[in-house]
Amino acid sequence: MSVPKAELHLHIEGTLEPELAFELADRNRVELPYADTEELRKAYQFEDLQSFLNLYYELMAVLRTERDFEDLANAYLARAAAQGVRHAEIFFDPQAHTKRGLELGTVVEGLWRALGSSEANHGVSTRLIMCFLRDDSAESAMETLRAAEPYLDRITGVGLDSAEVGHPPVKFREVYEAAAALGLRRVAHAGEEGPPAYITEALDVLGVERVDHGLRCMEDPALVERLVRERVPLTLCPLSNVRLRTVDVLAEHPLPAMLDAGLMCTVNSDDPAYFGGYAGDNFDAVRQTLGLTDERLRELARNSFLASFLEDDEELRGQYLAEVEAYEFG
Ligand code: HPA
Ligand SMILES: [Zn+2]
Repeated sequence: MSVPKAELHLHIEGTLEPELAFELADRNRVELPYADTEELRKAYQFEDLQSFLNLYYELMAVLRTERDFEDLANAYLARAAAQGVRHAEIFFDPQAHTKRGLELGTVVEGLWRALGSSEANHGVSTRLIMCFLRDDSAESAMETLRAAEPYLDRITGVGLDSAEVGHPPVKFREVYEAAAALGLRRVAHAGEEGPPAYITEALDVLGVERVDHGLRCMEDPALVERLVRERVPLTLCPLSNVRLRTVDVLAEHPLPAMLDAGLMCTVNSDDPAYFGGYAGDNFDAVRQTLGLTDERLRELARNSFLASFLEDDEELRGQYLAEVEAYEFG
């Protein structure tokens, strides 16, 4: 669906389509343990978050040069634009690359070659959010933040991703304090596989302004009430939840109940190359399977811009919001 929307939960490494993975493997002479794209696609049967993460990190081996990151980001921006994405706040995982021996500058400069010209080339404004791997140490996260200081003109905020359970937000208290002191915006994955208490901790200890996923808040009515009262945006990813089995089937996704409860929900794609769809595909899926009305879909689109980090360009935000109100659902 091409309703104008902002994508707020998108891991750029999760946009690596099998065709591009093989192209980059050839270009960089990296051996992939799959014969072809068809065999690779067959590996996209996930049991849970960890089984996905194993493949996600494995395929990153093909990303080696600035040009690779530029090509990856341009491929995503073209696909996103075709599905109505007007603004994208893009996650990347610096540690997943630096631990393979890449320089942080290779990743940031490469992504920036695409992002810096994205408004002109794709009609999509962008922000970059650097995520810490929560299953790595807090020390490694702090070193990553320090290494990113030369690039802070290109990085809007910090996030927290990778294996959630057993790695509560509090582990990263000092890193988030340091990020705030540098003027960075703060978000974190919480309540995807982890308990509702991680959502509360992300708000109270890390000071996050948005919660990525936040799905499991529905198990705690007092938390739902708080999220509604404080208008905390949640970046939901419905197709991701089905593929990673945090919900059994899309028809049982709590999105309608969450909207009815008054939560500020947004719909996003997470890792679209792996989970079967980009932002517009996620909108299509919730419309068809959950029967959301056009006004509910408009609310989701509106929320995406309201929850975006466009404070430095309120004029652009206003323009996007006007596009949402003018959109005619077919
Ligand atoms: O859905 C996700 N959850 C946590 N970490 C991730 N890293 C990429 N995608 C994800
Ligand atoms: Zn995610």
